[in-house]
Amino acid sequence: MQPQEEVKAIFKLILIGDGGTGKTTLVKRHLTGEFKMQYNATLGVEVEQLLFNTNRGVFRIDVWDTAGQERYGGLRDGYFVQSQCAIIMFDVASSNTYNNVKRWHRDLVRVCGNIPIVICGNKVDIMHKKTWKKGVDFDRKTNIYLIEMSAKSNYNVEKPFVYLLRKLVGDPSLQLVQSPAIQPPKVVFTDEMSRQVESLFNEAKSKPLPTIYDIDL
Ligand SMILES: Nc1nc2c(ncn2[C@@H]2O[C@H](COP(=O)(O)OP(=O)(O)OP(=O)(O)O)[C@@H](O)[C@H]2O)c(=O)[nH]1
Repeated sequence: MQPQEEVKAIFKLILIGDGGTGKTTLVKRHLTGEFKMQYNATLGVEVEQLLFNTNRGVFRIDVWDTAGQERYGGLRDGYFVQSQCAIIMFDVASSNTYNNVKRWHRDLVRVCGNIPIVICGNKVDIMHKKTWKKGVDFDRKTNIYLIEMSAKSNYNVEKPFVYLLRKLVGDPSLQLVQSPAIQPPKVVFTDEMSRQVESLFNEAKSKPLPTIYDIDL
């Protein structure tokens, strides 16, 4: 996957969520090869260009990642404008970061309307049942896709991008034909951990939704 002319389409992805949830770690998992990271000082964001080689051709996703903007509310609308898809990230070990998901979602939708969105519960290498359950409820109530991941151990790091590409290209059977170059994991995520995460996720999904939602969109 070398020359840029092979790229069939370029999409803008906005990556949002509370500080410290692992947004930059996710982007940096991808070794972007010849593509240089850009820094947009005006908006205070880093834009990383990621390439995905799929059965529908090569697509580039320009990921707009906040550059150290810790506090919610610091983002300008300019950051959101013309985003075609989004990832909202929270930390499964931190309820606060989950509680702010709906605010990030609200701000995103206000500017971008109905674009494909994935919510990523990151750091599943650290288990946290309560936050997990809330995330699954959000997923079932809104139909916004929830992905459990661990950016640090490379668990499910491609999944959000593949999901979004399927939506953007309009092909549910789109898949990667070549794995992007990914950094080696920083923590080891064993098969046993993966089974535990999936069982936790399925357990939460199979439970009935609460009558009164604490999620107000
Ligand atoms: N255990 C664990 N730690 C992670 C994971 N992903 C990121 N981290 C750690 O979480 C911390 C914050 O990660 P960042 O990627 O800087 O978070 P961010 O969302 O970009 O933060 P801001 O730039 O402040 O918005 C770092 O110490 C990471 O090493 C993960 O999957 N598991």
